Amino acid sequence: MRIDIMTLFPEMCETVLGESILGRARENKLVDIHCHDIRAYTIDKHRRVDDYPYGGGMGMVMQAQPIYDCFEAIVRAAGSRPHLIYLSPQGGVFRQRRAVELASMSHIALLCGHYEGVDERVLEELVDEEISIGDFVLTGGELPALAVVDAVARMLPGVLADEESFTEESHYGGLLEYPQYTRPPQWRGREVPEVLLSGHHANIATWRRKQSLQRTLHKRPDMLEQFTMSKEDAKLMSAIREEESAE
Ligand SMILES: C[S@@+](CC[C@H](N)C(=O)[O-])C[C@H]1O[C@@H](n2cnc3c(N)ncnc32)[C@H](O)[C@@H]1O
Repeated sequence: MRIDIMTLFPEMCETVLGESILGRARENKLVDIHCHDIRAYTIDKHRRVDDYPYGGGMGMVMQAQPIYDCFEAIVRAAGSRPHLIYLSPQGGVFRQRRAVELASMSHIALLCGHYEGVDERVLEELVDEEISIGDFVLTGGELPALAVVDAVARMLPGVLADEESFTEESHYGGLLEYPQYTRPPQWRGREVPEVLLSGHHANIATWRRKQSLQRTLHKRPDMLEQFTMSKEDAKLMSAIREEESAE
């Protein structure tokens, strides 16, 4: 999969994307990520990429021309037109489901805004989708773009050591993940649940499923409204409710 990021701060993106799991995935050519400096495409003799908003008001607006030319250069270099996402607090809120869908595309590009945002005309001309990472406003689209790239890239084959590491995780299957523990078995008087030390795989799986249901019930009851329970899940859920009402 190829991912292009259009930004005024390519080094900020490169720094993050060179580290840890994504850094290794890039080295191993499991994902092909390119960070582009929008400023390199301006035709302004002072290398400006922003200007005052028409109609007045605070702040500056990113101009259409450098963004358009940067995108055209990406299309030429890749030989294909990517699905273009503008990171914006006005977009639909990003969810795991969308990360999985985007990971099935062969080429996406991300446009990071800054200042007061981007000239609307270039958005109308180019953008296929707007994505927000939550109902709050950041200074730029770089952190949201990095969050999207991370969530998408870790879904690609080979990026994580084991596919189970994401299919069991929070949100992937509609529930939150069960609690995790590592050595030592006792820490500050707190013990690892006995079942996890038993080596009994079926009991461990049932305990984990029950914990997932219980955590989701308490931390994100809204998620259960969308979740279709199997017969086994329904049994575990009634056991949870009985235990809790007896407490
Ligand atoms: C200060 S914001 C501009 C906000 C814009 N004036 C508005 O009110 O909708 C600058 C840039 O940060 C990015 N950004 C800020 N908050 C974001 C969020 N919650 N999700 C995604 N991108 C965001 C966008 O790329 C945006 O163009």
